[in-house]
Amino acid sequence: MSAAFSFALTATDGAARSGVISTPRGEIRTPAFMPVGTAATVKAMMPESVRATGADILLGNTYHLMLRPTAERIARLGGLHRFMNWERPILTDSGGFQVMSLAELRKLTEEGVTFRSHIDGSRHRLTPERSMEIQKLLGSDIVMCFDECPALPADDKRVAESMRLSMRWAARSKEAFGDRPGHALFGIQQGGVTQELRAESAEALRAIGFDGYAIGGLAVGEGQEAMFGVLDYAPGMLPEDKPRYLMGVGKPDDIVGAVARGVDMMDCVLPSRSGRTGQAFTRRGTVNIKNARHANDPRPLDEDCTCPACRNYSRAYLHHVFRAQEIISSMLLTWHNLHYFQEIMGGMRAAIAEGRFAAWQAAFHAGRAEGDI
Ligand SMILES: Nc1nc2cc3nc(NCCc4ccc(CCO)cc4)[nH]c3cc2c(=O)[nH]1
Repeated sequence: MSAAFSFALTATDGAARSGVISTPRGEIRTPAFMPVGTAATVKAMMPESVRATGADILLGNTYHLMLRPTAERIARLGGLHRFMNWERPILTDSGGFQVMSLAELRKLTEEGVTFRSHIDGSRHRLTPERSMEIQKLLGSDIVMCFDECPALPADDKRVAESMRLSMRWAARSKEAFGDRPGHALFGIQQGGVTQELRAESAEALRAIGFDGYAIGGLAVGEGQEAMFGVLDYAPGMLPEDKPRYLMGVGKPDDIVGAVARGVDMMDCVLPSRSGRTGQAFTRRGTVNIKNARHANDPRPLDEDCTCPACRNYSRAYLHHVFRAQEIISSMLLTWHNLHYFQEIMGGMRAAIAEGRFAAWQAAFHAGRAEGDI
């Protein structure tokens, strides 16, 4: 365990990188995928099961936890790690994105955002300063700047104004964060899909100085082609010796394409949320377990998978418990999906370290069906 926060790049292969982030609560192997634990739980998973899938870090959300049970209550109970029984690193998102996507009656000003809770309609306010205070109360190891992520479609003027507001909020976040050894503050690049705005944002963040740099404003409906178009240049705009975190991504092929373009960290609700809707990700494509064709199938989801769902259960069983809405259905499909996402990350880390990423990427795409299998 290191007393401080640091990042060591251990190998590169083309634009792809592998490394290790050291924190007082443990190491994070990069490229890393972070399961999402929005309300102090990775839904349908015990923390020890999340660890068993290979996760080194998970994500929490300021927005959800400030509303319920409140950051103050979690702090009184010893902080988020103790509260949810996860003693490894936690990264918390800062709330801005979730306010814009979940809250009602939002009002955005230079100061911050006021909104009504989507849970009980109560009034709340988030500012860079309050977001930093909440993330400190939670005790998160990696704190995200409070930013604004413009909804698409947005014209260049709107994207530019929003990005510049986020850069002013990044400075206020850094000021409010203060000096906290062992804890990291990540800046978030904005600028939509416009290269000049992305460059302006990267320069603004560099001038302020952060422990890591996120690429925000993507995975908001722009589509994979436009996202990869931004990732062809955006990671390279950020400091080479700091972690680069792509927020909210994604499907397996999004993740592989992002790592190929220099991204070190990602998070997405997809593996857990789709697990609960019966969608399983496998090497050969996606399986929609509720489809009748699986009702009599004695085979596992994926013959090559070593997760508990694939070792001990048939598609027929998974089909049955999903149709019967049995709780174990969410448990097994979520576990499988998180295990598979971590298998992808482990495969890429090894391939980059051994200089064979291109071959690994080609093998990943070969034999994957487009639609459901
Ligand atoms: N602070 C901050 N946080 C973000 C979170 C994000 N999350 C996304 N995308 C998630 C998209 C997403 C939503 C739901 C599902 C489940 C299947 O439908 C999958 C992906 N983009 C994001 C951008 C930002 C951002 O700029 N700033």
